[in-house]
Amino acid sequence: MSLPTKVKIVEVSPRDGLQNEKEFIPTSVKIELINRLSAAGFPNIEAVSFVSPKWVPQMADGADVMAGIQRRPGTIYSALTPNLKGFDAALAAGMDEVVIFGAASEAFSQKNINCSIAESIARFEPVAQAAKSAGLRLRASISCSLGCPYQGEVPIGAVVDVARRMLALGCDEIDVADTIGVGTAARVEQVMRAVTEVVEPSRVAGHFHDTYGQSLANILAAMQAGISIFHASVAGLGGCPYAKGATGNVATEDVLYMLRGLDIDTGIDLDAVVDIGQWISSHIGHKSSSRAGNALAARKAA
Ligand SMILES: CC(C)(COP(=O)([O-])OP(=O)([O-])OC[C@H]1O[C@@H](n2cnc3c(N)ncnc32)[C@H](O)[C@@H]1OP(=O)([O-])[O-])[C@@H](O)C(=O)NCCC(=O)NCCSC(=O)C[C@@](C)(O)CC(=O)[O-]
Repeated sequence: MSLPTKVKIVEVSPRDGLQNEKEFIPTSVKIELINRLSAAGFPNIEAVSFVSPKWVPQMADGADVMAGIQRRPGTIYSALTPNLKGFDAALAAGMDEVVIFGAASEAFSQKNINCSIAESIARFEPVAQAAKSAGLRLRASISCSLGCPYQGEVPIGAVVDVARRMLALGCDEIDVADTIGVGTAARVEQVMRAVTEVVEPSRVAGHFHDTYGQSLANILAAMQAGISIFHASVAGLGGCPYAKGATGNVATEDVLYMLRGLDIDTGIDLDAVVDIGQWISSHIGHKSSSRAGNALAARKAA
């Protein structure tokens, strides 16, 4: 199959990128990050999550973050909402999109959201209904679609089954997530082809962590399977508190560099993203893990 001419990048650094940072990042830094990302042209920014602050303390200031940002018209600002309590907070914060997040692995579902897959779907039902009545976009994420840190291999049928159930809840978009970055290109293509038999390809997203350095190859494989929405995080920030050892998301700078080389349009200013990657890395005190970002920044400095 030919590659898409246009790709939508969902920037997840403010949420997935920062949620695992041990030191609390000041609300003002989170706000500036989102404002800079908005200005760089991202069509969709996963900004905050409304989850239990006991489980993920770094995300406890979601309401203040949303109250402080300058919204760019046309940008979709998303929040993770595991239950109605989270949904109510998201509605009050004026989110454009809420994200329910389940897993294709029972073990991970228990660790991450403290319930079975079936219980999670039942919990998401009222959230989905509330989102639809409020006119918000609804997205679902399926963790461990390529493997689980507790259970190991995850059958493709389990991913397809959760995707089907998420679709039945009325989701506008469904993320196939490689939480621990174990997927390789052939398997990614198989999983994407299987999921797109039940969900239209234009509504499926690839969410890849780069633990094994496979993300760019996996994005290419997913594009070959008809996918044109990908999640990425500036400077490769990220990690899930319930997936020990997993590194960050694929770095946005690397994805944009690859897509530019393939002549695929994203509408995002790579140069601005390189600056954002260096700036946020200096704020959180570790070096950017984006190869393209560091190379382009070095070239600029020279
Ligand atoms: C889902 C729950 C809440 C269940 O947690 P629980 O303990 O089973 O739920 P509960 O209903 O018994 O509530 C326990 C306490 O949490 C509070 N609470 C309950 N809900 C909320 C809420 N929405 N906002 C704020 N507070 C909340 C609730 O009020 C109560 O407070 P207490 O009475 O003890 O003071 C919990 O397990 C949780 O918050 N988990 C966090 C999961 C999370 O954020 N994980 C990281 C994001 S997922 C991810 O990174 C993967 C992804 C999406 O990127 C894709 C990939 O790569 O795989």
